[in-house]
Amino acid sequence: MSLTNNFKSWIEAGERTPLGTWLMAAAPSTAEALGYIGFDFLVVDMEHVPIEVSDLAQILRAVGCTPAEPVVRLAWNDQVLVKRVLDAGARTVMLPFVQTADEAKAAASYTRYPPLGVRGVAAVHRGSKFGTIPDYLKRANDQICTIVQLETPEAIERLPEIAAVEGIDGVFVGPGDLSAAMGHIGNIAHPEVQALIEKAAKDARSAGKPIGIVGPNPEMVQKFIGYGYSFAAIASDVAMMTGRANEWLGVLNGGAAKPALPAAAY
Ligand SMILES: O=C(O)C(=O)C[C@H](O)[C@@H](O)CO
Repeated sequence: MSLTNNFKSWIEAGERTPLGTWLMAAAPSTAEALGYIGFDFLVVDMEHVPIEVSDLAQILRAVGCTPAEPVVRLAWNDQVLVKRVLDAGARTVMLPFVQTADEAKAAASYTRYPPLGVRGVAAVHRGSKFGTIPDYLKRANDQICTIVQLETPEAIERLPEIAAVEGIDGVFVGPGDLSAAMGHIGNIAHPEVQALIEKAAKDARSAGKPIGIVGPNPEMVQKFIGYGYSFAAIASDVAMMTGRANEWLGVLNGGAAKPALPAAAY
């Protein structure tokens, strides 16, 4: 059995812009359904969604039936959480709110076995396909994709040294938290926020490190790709579902213009 990590090769190759969406429904079935739609990746959110590692395993099983690659966004940059998520079978992890190069070094260390890191060792778990992947313990370090989120102006300013950390395979801008930290909560379209988002893409390109982001609608995601983002997510399962329901109810109610959901709802 191969131990492959499509996501790491996609974002390193830079041949196209992998597209994904966020999973907020905490439901294996909707994750599986979106996995068949054509997204390259699906972000399983463990920060803002009330799911535990046991729920994650079920969602990973569901997405594993589809062509999409799961990216697991943890609740925190935490050694224990990383260990448990990797043993549950995640191969691409995203650590939120990384502020410094030292925190990035810690993140890289949590995702690697010794001697490169401190990931706790067990041979038989879902990550190793229950011990059936030959030499998993020797190969896992090269296959795990570690992405850190930059979510404040200070983190964006430190992007070059964070991106330079060995073992960090990509960076990811969190526009929601970034805009809040800048005093523009809920308004990622604010010119000051957009300027920093654009700067981050340029700095990551200069650093030679893939950079990702998420946007609430196609127009904003296309703008981000135009800034130079290497991969991008659009909205979320729940936002797309409620947005379409809102639109169709408006049509059925005689075309009465229902107030559009807030642009930042994603
Ligand atoms: O700060 C952000 O924005 C993110 O980290 C992404 C959001 O938490 C998520 O809700 C996107 O759907």
